[in-house]
Amino acid sequence: MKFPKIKEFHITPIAVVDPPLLNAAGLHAPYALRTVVELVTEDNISGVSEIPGNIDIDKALERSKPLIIGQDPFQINKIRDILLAEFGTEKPADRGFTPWDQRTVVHVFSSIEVACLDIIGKIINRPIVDLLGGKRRDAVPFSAYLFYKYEGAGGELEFGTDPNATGWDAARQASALNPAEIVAQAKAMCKEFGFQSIKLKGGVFEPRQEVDAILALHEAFGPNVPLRIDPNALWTVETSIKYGKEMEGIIEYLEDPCRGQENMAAVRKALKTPLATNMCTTSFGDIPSSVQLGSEDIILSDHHFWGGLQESMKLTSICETFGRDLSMHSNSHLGISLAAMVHLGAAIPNFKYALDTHYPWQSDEIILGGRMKFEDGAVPVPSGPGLGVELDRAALAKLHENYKKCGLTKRNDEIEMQKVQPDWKFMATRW
Ligand SMILES: O=C([O-])C(=O)C[C@H](O)[C@@H](O)C(=O)[O-]
Ligand SMILES: [Mg+2]
Repeated sequence: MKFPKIKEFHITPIAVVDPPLLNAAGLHAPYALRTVVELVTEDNISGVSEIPGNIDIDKALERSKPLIIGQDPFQINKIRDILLAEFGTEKPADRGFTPWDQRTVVHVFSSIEVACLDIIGKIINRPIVDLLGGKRRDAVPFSAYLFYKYEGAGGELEFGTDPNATGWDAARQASALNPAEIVAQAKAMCKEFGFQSIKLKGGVFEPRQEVDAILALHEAFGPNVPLRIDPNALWTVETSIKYGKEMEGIIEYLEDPCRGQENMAAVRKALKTPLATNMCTTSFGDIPSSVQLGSEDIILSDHHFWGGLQESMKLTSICETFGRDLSMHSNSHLGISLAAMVHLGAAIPNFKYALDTHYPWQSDEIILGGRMKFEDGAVPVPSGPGLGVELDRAALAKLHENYKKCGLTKRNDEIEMQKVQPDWKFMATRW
């Protein structure tokens, strides 16, 4: 029997409007970069994926093109071995100090694997979740993801706003620089999307102000709305323990208060609150020391960083074995990534914590039918074959034009911040 091979491999970098959000590494640029990968088989079945945009990743994708064209999309193990032979395994430390992961090859794996799974799903007429062992839930809950931010809509408007915007569209453009504005942002976001838990991206202001914002959220939403805060490793061990104790009983978990597995383990011993990470245990190579040290309770996986959806399922088994919970990290993204996250979220066992998503911060979309819908804070698992979403080629072309016009080629929040505060410098530990 002859199986159709991959005959085309398309790499399209895009730039997506992103508001001026603040984080430990600085400020988001007016556009967030993504790369859309499309594989097409000899019988014209197309599979897509979306990953963080970065010119180095795009170059690695270009390098993998001749290796992937001619392969059978069902043979994902073989494809992985070919890519490993070409690129080698990256070291855990290659992720770098920024909140986001700076590795390249994991992104290449992830983009090709998700596109292959999309193709396989379309060939056998089943959703991707069925290729991950099947659905454990019909809809996947997400958490509100709050950001300190400057006023502004991002994109061409940058720090300007659209005077005709209403509801969440207006709130997305408003400034959030103190506890009262954070509470207002949370109310608008939860009203629009129905989220039932809330995360605050910290590491922006000194800890006292950020913990006050958590206390204000607790006051405004009451004890039944779980809260989290993520200073992206900018706190010392002492600061993490001091404020961790103050938030005990108020937050459901504390995310990456400090840097490195040893420091996280020291904080974990001192607190009753669970610790979560997408910074200290971020690859399979980090698992042995995570287990030995006891650095976290919850691993915030991200299929873009863990090498794809099947690799993420492998991580769920490791988590089960070693008593870790698993939830999900995110970055600015569109519907192809969201669909992949939902298929994975529907398959994972012991779903205890609503997943992160930046989706409310984006207004662009590249899938037909427009923005994906949330029901009571959850996204129903797409039922169509593969990812269950189709590429909107006109929208893709428009966002590719944005990419060419905006001049950005990789994320650098420090440079963006220095445009506003010239003396500002990224620090691995600040408070
Ligand atoms: O949980 C996290 O660390 C993130 O979501 C990382 C992101 O890069 C976030 O800091 C952002 O979008 O600014
Ligand atoms: Mg985090």
